[in-house]
Amino acid sequence: MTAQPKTTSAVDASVPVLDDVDPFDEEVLAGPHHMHSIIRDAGDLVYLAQHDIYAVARYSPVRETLENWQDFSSAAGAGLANFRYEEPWRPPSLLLEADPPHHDAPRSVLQKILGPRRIRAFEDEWDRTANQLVDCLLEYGERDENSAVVIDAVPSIAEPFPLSVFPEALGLSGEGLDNLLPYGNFAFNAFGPRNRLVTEAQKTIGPVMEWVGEQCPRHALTESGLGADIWAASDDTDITEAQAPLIVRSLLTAGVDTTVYGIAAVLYHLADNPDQYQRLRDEPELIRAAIEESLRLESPVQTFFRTTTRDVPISGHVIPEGKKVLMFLGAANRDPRRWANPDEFDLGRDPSGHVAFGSGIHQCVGQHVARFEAASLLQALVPKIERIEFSTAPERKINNTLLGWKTLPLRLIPA
Ligand code: HEM
Ligand SMILES: O=C(O)c1ccc(-c2ccccn2)cc1
Repeated sequence: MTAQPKTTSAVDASVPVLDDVDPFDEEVLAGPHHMHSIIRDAGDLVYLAQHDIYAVARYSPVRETLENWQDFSSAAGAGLANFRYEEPWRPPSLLLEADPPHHDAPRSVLQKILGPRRIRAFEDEWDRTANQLVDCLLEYGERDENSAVVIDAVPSIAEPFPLSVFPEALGLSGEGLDNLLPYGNFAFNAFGPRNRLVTEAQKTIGPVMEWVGEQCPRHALTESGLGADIWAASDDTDITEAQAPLIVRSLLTAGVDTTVYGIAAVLYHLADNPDQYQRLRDEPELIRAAIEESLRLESPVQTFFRTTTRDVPISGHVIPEGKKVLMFLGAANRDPRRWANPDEFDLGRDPSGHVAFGSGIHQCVGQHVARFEAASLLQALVPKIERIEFSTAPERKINNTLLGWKTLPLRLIPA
């Protein structure tokens, strides 16, 4: 591993320098919105001196960076660590941390396997599971003096639902599934600097990483799951046998924690906007819009990086070659230059164009899984629950990349 060379090219003097903004400060991670407006107001492109990185937070430069894979590469890692100088903590993802042409085959294989048609085959089963979960809460959940069901929606809904549908769809045996959340949590922390969030988790992640590695071989997967489809693609030589387990690993990494955060985000915004929840009760066809609007407003995946492959001209500035560029998806999704009343949860708006799933060749290949899971849950919950309220204040979960809830104490008033 060669030491990272000192920056040879000086920062382009025209780029606004922000010395005191640290996106990975734990207080900022818990509430990033004020920092977002500082960076957006500073310009299309800024330089964050604390980490020697460039950053984009306005909607159009974020989209531009996401969609320009030639100048903004993923192959040096989607995190702060530059794989050209630093050993990745695990073999790089064949999708997330690859550029074309290496990215092409794994991407087209997963795109087919996770396409809406294939995922729609799980719909009835996911609807049944969602209804069972809601009925169980209504039947056995603790009631308050007004006979509302009082729950913490994170351990009661947002975590158990994805964990009960996705590993089975993937074809996991069922043993040790509780490794999936700490694994995802670590992987998303690892995109940030080596701060406390990473060093703390590193102490216990060994056995979890081992368990994940044991789920990827063909013999560990059921014959009818998505994992088997990935292995079948290696029979058809679309991908090699060596690539198949790494592509299964991608789904274990990105396929659970993200949806837990996504579902918690939807429930949070519905509790925070009782009038909008009532509208959803009257117009259930707005369920998919509610999911998209929650993704726009929350952006469970807040940030990740690219690395410049040359001196890149952008918005009248130049980013030197070999520099890390941080993309603030959450800030772009609340940019007043793109969205009217950006901080409002509004079922009446058209949320399409949000970048919660990214954009371009790396746009989330699991977005249909995420959407179907959330839709199954809401379609089960909305008809049976008259109102959702906060019972006490929710508590943020802290992660270098993900924004979400550690607790979501809710009162569910049955219909
Ligand atoms: C609410 C849930 C989710 C959110 C917000 C989300 C967000 C994202 C984003 C922003 C990217 C782009 C990363 C980049 O451009 O570097 C991405 C890529 C990816 N996501 Fe998701 N994701 C979610 C759920 C899922 C699920 C359920 C799966 C798997 C079943 C998944 C698998 C992937 C994979 C494999 C990639 C890499 C795609 C590529 O590089 O071509 N994600 N996701
Ligand atoms: O292929 C993998 O292992 C993998 C794929 C995607 C992600 C990811 C990163 C940032 C934002 C959303 N998803 C992480 C890992």
